[in-house]
Amino acid sequence: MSFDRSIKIAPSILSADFANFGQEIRAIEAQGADWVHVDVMDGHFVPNLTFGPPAVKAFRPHVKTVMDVHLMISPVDAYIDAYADAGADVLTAHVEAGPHTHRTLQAIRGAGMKAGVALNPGTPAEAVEHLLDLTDVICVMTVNPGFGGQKFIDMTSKIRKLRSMIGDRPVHIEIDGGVDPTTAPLVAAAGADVLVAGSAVFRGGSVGNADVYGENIRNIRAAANSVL
Ligand SMILES: O=C(CO)[C@H](O)[C@H](O)COP(=O)(O)O
Repeated sequence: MSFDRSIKIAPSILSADFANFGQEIRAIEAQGADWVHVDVMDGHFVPNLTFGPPAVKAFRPHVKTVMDVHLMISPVDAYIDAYADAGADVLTAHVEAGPHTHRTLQAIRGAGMKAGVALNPGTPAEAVEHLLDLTDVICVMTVNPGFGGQKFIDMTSKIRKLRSMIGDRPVHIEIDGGVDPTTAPLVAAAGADVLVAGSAVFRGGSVGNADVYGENIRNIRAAANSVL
């Protein structure tokens, strides 16, 4: 996984057909997805439950790009090896998930994955300032985590602050929640390069009508690139 700052679209399979993950993943990649975003929720850190390591392992053979696993769980550390074994390329933990994020990020890299740290909307940029040299991806939540289809919360000043704190380090800024062709330009102009989108990619399409996914992905990417 090489580093570049071009806009990358990461469809969240939280909005896919849960009876057809393999086909859905192959369809979004064929339609231009750059990364595949997998939302892991535990019913404790967030009020919703989704997948665990066996499901993520089952997704792996279908993902040819980057499998980007976002842990909305607490605690995290006991599960890091299981997600490495499941084949995650990027493993992201929330800075709010426990007192030892520094140790968590070291363990994620130690297990051979890229390390991500996510911030809830209420968490300031400064919460990750001491973690920048251990981090490959900073995920800025633009909704309160737990559900797809929520309204975008403007975090552009936090994104700008993070981009300036990052300087020339090879760290991606990922945006998660409410990304669509209207909000994508705001976050891209502020310095984000990875755009997670669930509803705005899967809306109106299906595995039998996957051209719609392609059109949705192209529209988000073009909107983001229009301000760069
Ligand atoms: O992490 C998430 C929710 O916690 C989802 O990835 C996110 O909400 C994307 O969904 P949408 O694009 O529909 O907002």
